[in-house]
Amino acid sequence: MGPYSEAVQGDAAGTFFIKTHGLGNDFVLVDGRTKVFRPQAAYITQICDRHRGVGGDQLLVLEVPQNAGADVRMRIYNVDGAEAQTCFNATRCAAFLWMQEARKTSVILETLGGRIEARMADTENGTPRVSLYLEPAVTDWQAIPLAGPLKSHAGSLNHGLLSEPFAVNMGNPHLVYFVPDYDAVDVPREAAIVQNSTYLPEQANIGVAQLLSTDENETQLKLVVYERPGILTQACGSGACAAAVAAVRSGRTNQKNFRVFMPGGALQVALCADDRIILTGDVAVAFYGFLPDGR
Ligand SMILES: N[C@H](CCC[C@H](N)C(=O)O)C(=O)O
Repeated sequence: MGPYSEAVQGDAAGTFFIKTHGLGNDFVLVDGRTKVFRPQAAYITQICDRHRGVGGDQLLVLEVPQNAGADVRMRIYNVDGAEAQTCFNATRCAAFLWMQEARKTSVILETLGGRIEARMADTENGTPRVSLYLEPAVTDWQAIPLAGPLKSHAGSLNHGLLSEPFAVNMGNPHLVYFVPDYDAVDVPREAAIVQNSTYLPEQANIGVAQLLSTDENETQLKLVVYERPGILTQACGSGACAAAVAAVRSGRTNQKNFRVFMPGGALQVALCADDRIILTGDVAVAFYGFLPDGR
């Protein structure tokens, strides 16, 4: 698509992909708008495998939108082949590629988790940045979904240093655990146990967060997210929004502007007066190439 596929046309064969990332949360993107691309779960796992495939946290497939008013549809496949409702870093990356191709500065993307508006944001240090304009977070236990109210069963989601989570649905389910010392937590080990709790009928993305500072300018959080289906990622856009919402609703801050530091870099989250959320951060293209056909 856009400048990338034009650069490699010729006698190359196979399915063209673009490897793109938001702060190291990385994706293999295939354009399925003209030629339908519906890969089997095993093939998705192989594409995302960092040793046997391209490598990525998810596979993204662009499609023609199903509803009027959207510019493009994006399917998001987790590494086990299951379709995720949403992924904000993936949405920022796909939005960037679509806007480059269409020579526009805004786009409406359709995902399983709903419609999302994206716009080009001001550039910092020459790196392109994309903002998403998001619907308010949902926190009812039925919508997360949890198997029951959090208060009555919080103990079943406590493990080791992870206790008293805040549950947020951003289009996909998140649990956010605030801890006093993020470095003291063995995140993959402890998060895997809560992620597989029977109290989470659809599992959840597990965020471990630490409040770094809060003043009149912004609140700073440190965050790492152990995503479904059991991968620790460099960054997570929906997790950053969930952590900001959890920080306010749990009384840790009243500040609405956040900078969320994750292993791959920082995202900015702004909580608006009407509860809508603006998420902003870098996007990048790493490389592009062809998947062998015949799967
Ligand atoms: N990294 C993504 C979230 C992916 C969530 C996915 N793993 C799920 O099962 O919901 C983000 O930037 O929002």
